[in-house]
Amino acid sequence: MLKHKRLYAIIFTKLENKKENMFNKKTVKDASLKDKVVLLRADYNVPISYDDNGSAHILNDFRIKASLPTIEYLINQGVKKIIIVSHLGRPQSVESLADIDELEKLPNGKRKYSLMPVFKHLKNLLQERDYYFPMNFHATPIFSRTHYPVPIAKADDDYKIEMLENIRFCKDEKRNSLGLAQALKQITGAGIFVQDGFGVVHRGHSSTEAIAKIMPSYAGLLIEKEVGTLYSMLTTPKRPFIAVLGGGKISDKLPLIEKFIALSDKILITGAIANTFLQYKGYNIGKSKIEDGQTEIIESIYEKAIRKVGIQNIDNFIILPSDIAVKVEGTNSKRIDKDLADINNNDSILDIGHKTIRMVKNELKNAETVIWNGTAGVTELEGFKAGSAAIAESMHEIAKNGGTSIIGGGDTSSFVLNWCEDKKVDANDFSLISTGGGATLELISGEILPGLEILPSKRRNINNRSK
Ligand SMILES: Nc1ncnc2c1ncn2[C@@H]1O[C@H](COP(=O)(O)OP(=O)(O)O)[C@@H](O)[C@H]1O
Ligand SMILES: O=C(OP(=O)(O)O)[C@H](O)COP(=O)(O)O
Repeated sequence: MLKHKRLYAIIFTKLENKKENMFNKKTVKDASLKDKVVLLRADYNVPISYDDNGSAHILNDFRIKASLPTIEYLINQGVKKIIIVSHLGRPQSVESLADIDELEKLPNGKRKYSLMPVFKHLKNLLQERDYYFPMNFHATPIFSRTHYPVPIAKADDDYKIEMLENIRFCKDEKRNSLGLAQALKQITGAGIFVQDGFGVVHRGHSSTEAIAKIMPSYAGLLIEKEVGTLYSMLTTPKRPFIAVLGGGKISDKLPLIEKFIALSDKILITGAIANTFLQYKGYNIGKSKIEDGQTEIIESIYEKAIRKVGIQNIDNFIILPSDIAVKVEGTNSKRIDKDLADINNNDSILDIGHKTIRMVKNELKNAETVIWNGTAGVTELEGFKAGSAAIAESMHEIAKNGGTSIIGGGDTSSFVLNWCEDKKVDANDFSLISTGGGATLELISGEILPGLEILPSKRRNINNRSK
C-alpha cells in the first residue's frame, strides 16, 4: 500500500510539473475585444537588404505571415483598431524627437531600418486575404515624454490598422523604460496590450515588458502556439539530442551554449560563434567576424562541459569545425575551402568547410531530436550557403524518419523556408519552424523570458488541484 502511495506521489508530481510547464498565460481568447483599441507587439524583425539607391527588399516574410492569425482573430472579434509596434534590426537610436536627424539615412533619403517596407508588405498580405480597410503608417518614431494632444486611436478614426515606426529608434526602448511604455499607451490611446512577438519575448524592453506592467495584457495566438509546441516537444526530448548553434549574435548566444551543456548530448558550433572558439583555441582567423571579451564565457563553457563528459570526450561533445570556407579580401565573394591551419590574415570565414559538412551530416544521422539556431554561414551570399543547406537537409531527414527537428530564429527559419521552396520540400515536414531564435533557446534552457513572464496567467482551478 505504501509502495503504491509513493508511486502515485511520483506520478502526480511529474504530472504537476508537466502542467506547470504548459502554456498558462491569458490569451486573446480570454479578452473582451469588441470595440477595443489594441496595441499589438509583433516581431517584424525580418531579413532585409538595401540596394545601391537605398530601396529595401524583404528577403523573407515568414514573421509577417506568422502574425496574420492574431490580426485576423482581433479583426473578427470586432476590435476598433489595431496599432502595431515592432522593432527592425539593431538600428542607431536617439534620446528624443529633437535628435531624430542623427538617425542613419539611406542614399534615397529614407531612414535605414524604417518599418515602412514591412507596413507595405503587411498591407499587401492583408489585401490578398480580402481585408481592404484603411491602414496607416506613423513615420514619426515614438519617444518618452512626447505628448500627443490627441491619441492615435481618436485622431485617425478611419484606420483599422496602424503601424508605428521602429520602436528601437528610441534609446529608452532597450532600457525597459516605463516612460516610453507610458508614452506608447498615451500616444496610441490603446486599452489592451497583446504580445504576439515570440521572437522578442526574451527581451526585457519597454514594448515587451514595461508596457505589460501598465496595461491589461494578453498573449497572441502565435505566442500560444509556439510556446505550447516547444513545451510539449521538449519536456522529455528523445535522445540523442543535438543542439546546432551558429549565426552572428555571438555574445547573445554564447551564454546559451552553457545552458545546453546539461540538456544536450552534443553541441555543434558553426557560424561566427565558431570563429570565437577557433580564436580561443589559438587559430588565426584573419578578418573573420568575432566579438572581443568572450574568453571568460568560453572558459566557463569548457569547464562545465568537461565536468559533464570528461576531458577525453570534450571535442566529441562541443564540436567545432575542422575546416572552413573563406572569402579572400578583394575577391568577389568567391568561396575557398581551407584547413584551419591555412587561414591567412586577409581571409574571412563565411561558412563551415566541406569536411565539416560531412561530419555534421554524420553526427545528425544518429540524432532523434535536433534544435538549430543560427546559420552555419553567411547565407546571404550564394557561395556560403552549403553548410546551412546540409543542416537543413539532415534535419528534414530526421523529421521524415519520426524524429524531432526544431528550427528557430528569424534568419535561420527564413533560410530553411527558402531552402524548402528551392528543393520543393514541404516546410511542414519539420517538427517546428519557430519565429524565435534566442527566445526558443532561452525557453528550452529554462531561462525566464521577461516578455512572457510579465503576461498575466490564467487563474488555476484550485478545486481541481486539490482533488
Ligand atoms: N561566419 C560568419 N561570419 C559572419 N556572419 C555570419 C557567419 N555565419 C553566420 N553569420 C550571420 O549570422 C546571421 C544569422 O544569425 P542570427 O541572427 O544569430 O540567427 P537567427 O536570426 O536565426 O537567430 C546571418 O545574418 C549570417 O550572415
Ligand atoms: O531576430 C530576433 O532574434 P533571433 O535572431 O534570436 O531570432 C528578434 O527579433 C530579437 O532581435 P534582437 O536579438 O535584436 O533583440
